[in-house]
Amino acid sequence: MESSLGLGRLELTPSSGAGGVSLTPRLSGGHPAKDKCGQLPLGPQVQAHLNGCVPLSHQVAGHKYGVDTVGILQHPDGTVLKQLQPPPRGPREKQFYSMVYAEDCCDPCLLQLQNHLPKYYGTWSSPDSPNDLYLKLEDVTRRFVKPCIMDVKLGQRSYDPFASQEKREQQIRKYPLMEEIGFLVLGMRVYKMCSDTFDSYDQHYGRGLAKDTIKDGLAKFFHNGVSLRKDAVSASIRRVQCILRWFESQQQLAFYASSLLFVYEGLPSSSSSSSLSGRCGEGKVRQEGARPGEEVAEYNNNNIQVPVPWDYSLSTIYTNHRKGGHHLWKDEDGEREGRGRREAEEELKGRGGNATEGGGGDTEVEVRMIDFAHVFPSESHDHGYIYGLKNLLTVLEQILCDAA
Ligand SMILES: Nc1ncnc2c1ncn2[C@@H]1O[C@H](COP(=O)(O)OP(=O)(O)OP(=O)(O)O)[C@@H](O)[C@H]1O
Ligand SMILES: O=P(O)(O)O[C@@H]1[C@H](O)[C@H](O)[C@@H](OP(=O)(O)O)[C@H](OP(=O)(O)O)[C@H]1O
Repeated sequence: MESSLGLGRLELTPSSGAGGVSLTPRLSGGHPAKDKCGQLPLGPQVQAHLNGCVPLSHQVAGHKYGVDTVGILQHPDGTVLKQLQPPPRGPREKQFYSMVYAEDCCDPCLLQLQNHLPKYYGTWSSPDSPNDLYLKLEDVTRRFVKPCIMDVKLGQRSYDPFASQEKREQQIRKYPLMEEIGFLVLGMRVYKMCSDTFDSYDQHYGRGLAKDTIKDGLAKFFHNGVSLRKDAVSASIRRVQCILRWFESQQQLAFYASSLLFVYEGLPSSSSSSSLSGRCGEGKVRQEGARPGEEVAEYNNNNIQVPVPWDYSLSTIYTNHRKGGHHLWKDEDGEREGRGRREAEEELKGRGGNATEGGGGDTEVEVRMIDFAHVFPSESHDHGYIYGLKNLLTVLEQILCDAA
């Protein structure tokens, strides 16, 4: 059985409670906002109301808690809680995760897909508000000390086939180049070595990128103020190639307005353990009894000490858990954590793309698919998404080439 997060072993560092609540989205539009350590201070009233959950401090795009009607929280155990959007989006996304992570899933295509998604821990709701459902997801940034994060929307169309004319026009207006470029940077935060701060870029930054500026625009994500992180570019390319292979192998799902979440470690590997303590109260903690690849629990950028997720009963963390079915469009609550991750990691190792290895191995990078409010059954390749992936790969390769 796969592991789960141990709820009872949470520790918050003292600094996480300081200051007032700021739920204002970061500004940018070409001028990156400075974000010291990427923390979002939280007042005691909000903390109590949310049952210990806090707005996701390192969210770079999407609906924001306290700003939009739905948003994303971080549970004290370190997982990400994505509030279900109003129907049909929220239920559709829930059905998608339930299908991919169904306990009895034996579809090789879906089992493979698990490797490219955050782990799914079922749904969650606060005791104060039991009908307000959240998807409980692995925080993809969790094992990083200074996570540099970028959200890229993929595909040539960011509206689904059932979208109204108004919705289509709204989406096209937002980024008319989607069809041609096949992807859109929705937001990013980049660690700057010298100042120990993050530069944040919001959706306006990405929308300002055209064919002739997309390469430099994307390259900013990999620049730490001193040099281009070529290692992170290369590792990202390998990850995206794996995802492309999956898309080329399947003809049963079509993704609209879905994203890739890129994460790499902002701290250079040579400075890892020695320079961690004392920096913003963060430090790596090696847990005893952890298995290779899972033992990198640490103080993450949210200043939450996340325990190693092994040998904890699934039943203690699954809320609203029922055994899942196979079909996305069947209305049932099938939630479980998926299998196949370990197999995938082995596979990635074979391809030289193991992002769970520490120093000496490949650069630590994650590229995961997120945001599945518009996933539909299909009978052909997802040409729009594949087009976007290929163009994204071309641009990433050009970035490397220019730096050579
Ligand atoms: N599993 C995860 N791990 C870490 N961060 C995440 C995870 N899921 C989402 N996020 C953060 O939240 C942001 C928004 O996520 P997501 O796209 O799922 O939300 P959304 O509100 O549906 O977005 P949109 O408004 O574009 O439809 C991401 O850009 C990322 O910063
Ligand atoms: O980037 P912005 O300006 O915030 O625009 C939003 C973004 O395009 C989302 O992807 C979209 O949700 P969907 O992908 O689920 O359609 C949302 O639609 P909405 O306004 O209908 O929520 C837009 O407002």
